[in-house]
Amino acid sequence: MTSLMAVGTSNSIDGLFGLERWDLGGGGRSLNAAACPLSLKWVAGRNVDEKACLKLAGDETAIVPISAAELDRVTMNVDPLEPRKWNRELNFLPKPLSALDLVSSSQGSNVRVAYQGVPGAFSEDAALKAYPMCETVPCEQCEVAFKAVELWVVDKAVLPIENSLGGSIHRNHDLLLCHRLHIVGEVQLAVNHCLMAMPGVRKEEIKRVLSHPHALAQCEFKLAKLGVIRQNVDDTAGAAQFVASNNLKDAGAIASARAAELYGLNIIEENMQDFSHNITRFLILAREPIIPGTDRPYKTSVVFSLDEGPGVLFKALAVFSLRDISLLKIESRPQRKRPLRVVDGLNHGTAKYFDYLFYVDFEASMAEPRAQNALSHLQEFATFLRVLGSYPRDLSDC
Ligand SMILES: O=C(O)C(=O)C[C@]1(C(=O)O)C=C[C@@H](O)C=C1
Repeated sequence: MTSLMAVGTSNSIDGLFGLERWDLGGGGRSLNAAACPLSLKWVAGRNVDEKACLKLAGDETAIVPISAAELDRVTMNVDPLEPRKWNRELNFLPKPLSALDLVSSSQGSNVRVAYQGVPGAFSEDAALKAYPMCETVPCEQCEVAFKAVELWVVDKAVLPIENSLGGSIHRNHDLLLCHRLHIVGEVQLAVNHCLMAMPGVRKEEIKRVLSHPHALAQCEFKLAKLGVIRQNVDDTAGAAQFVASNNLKDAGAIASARAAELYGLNIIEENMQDFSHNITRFLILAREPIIPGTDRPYKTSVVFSLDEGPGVLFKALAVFSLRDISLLKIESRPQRKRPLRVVDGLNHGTAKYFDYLFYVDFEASMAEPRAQNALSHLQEFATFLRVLGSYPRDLSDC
């Protein structure tokens, strides 16, 4: 009989916290996740650290690297109800936390953060601003980043929500509602768009410019002046990567200076955006909400819909002003699944109105009674209300 133990990258046990059982399949018994030193990295079978290994105990003892395929074949022969016995028998004892662990953990040293794009994207910069020591995980689409958090492949996702030049990013507002993640923080990032091209290529030779549609829109004036064709791609760094990997001599990319360096492009012009002070605000999303405090300025984001009637939106917003709560942002989005509301008018027959969802950010923490009272009051008019998150405001310099 063979027993198995995982050793090595055991630093994200917190990532498994809350999961009762982790069944490794293969007909084996499930293992109590809270007691199991497997890292999420390991369990997901992605980017497996070379140090991670399986120790085969019993008749034979060998150290072998873990592969994703092996995860499927693993048979656990451990009594899930007796983690202490398991630790003792298999010679694994958890290492006590040191003060150093706490410092590095506050910088996100064992946090995996998903973002949309490839390395060098502004969203990756935002993730690194929030968690300077985190491991960033590129995702093809924003939707994938949401799912990666839901499926425990990563701990958090960072997604753009609005830009000072382009306004709200509607797609990500909609995604917030399609998924059940919580906003646990925000990051404001100064976005400096650079025009870049292959080494040796001159500005006059550039006939087309590739970038994320938001980035192209933020550089509208200068690109119009250049008279180039604009080509949309999934992200700014992806544009730089595409120009470099295809050795394009007639194309440029709009991306960050970091992307130019990563993909070996020359920066032709910096500050391509229409106004030099260009800020994008990103949300940090997680599976669990944070416990809001009152120790620093907090913001709460909610989304609601309202019944029809005279002045309902006015009444809904008054619940905040009545309690001296400042509104920071309001955004309305049509109800995508049920766009029109049919209302019986007394004198004019039936009318069909657009029906909206209202996304509101207000300046208070859910730990404050005035915020709780405002939302109970709002519930009197709302047909639907969801708190998306209550989190510290980003007041840092951009
Ligand atoms: O393409 C990128 O680099 C991104 O991170 C996306 C994105 C966005 O969607 O708004 C982020 C910041 C800038 O506003 C431009 C693009």
